[in-house]
Amino acid sequence: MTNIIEIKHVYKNFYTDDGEISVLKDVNLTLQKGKILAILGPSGSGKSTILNLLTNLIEPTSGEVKIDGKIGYMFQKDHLLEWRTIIDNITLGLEIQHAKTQESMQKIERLLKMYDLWEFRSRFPKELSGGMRQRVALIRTLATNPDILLLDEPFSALDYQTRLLVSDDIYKIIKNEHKEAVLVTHDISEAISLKWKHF
Ligand SMILES: Nc1ncnc2c1ncn2[C@@H]1O[C@H](COP(=O)(O)OP(=O)(O)OP(=O)(O)O)[C@@H](O)[C@H]1O
Repeated sequence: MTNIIEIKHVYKNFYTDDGEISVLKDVNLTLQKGKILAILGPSGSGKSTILNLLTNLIEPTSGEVKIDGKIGYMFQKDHLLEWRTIIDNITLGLEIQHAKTQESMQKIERLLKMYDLWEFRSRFPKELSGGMRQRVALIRTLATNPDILLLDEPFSALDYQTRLLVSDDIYKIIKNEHKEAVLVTHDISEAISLKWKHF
């Protein structure tokens, strides 16, 4: 199996006014092609530090971080702009990257139709349910053609019932679109929700 993410013997120390703190100690993990990886840990255990290493925002103190592909993010909050329509929210990233092409618009049309959002394309975020908003946020990320999705507690803002439905939808979309994902969470139910989904 090909590894598209490899973290090998990674240590990360931070230097503060109170001295040096060791946050990651000999962390090893791999993400194989076609898989979703869940990283579970309590607040302060270093999850964001791992995400920051994966996005190259910071360097490890020692060890190796290898990523084979382009990263896209999905956050706890959907960060949709309330004054832009659904389609205009989705194309925002492409506009910023000057990558709004006929091909990218066709892709967005396919995604919106496939995931039951096409009729809502001219609506505003406040008219959509929490689950629909999360699907829009994922399509906005997918529109920029990432290979690997980083999901940072993507469902924790949703109530339990909605979370079950939405997490199901989101994982199905990730699998259908042949993406890999790293899910970071402090919520054990969010992490184990992956275990009982049989893709
Ligand atoms: N730039 C930094 N300088 C100093 N200390 C830092 C820095 N970044 C993180 N830390 C410390 O490293 C530890 C781990 O932080 P991190 O944000 O990675 O944890 P986390 O598991 O993501 O927590 P949370 O779920 O609360 O976001 C914390 O003690 C934090 O204070």
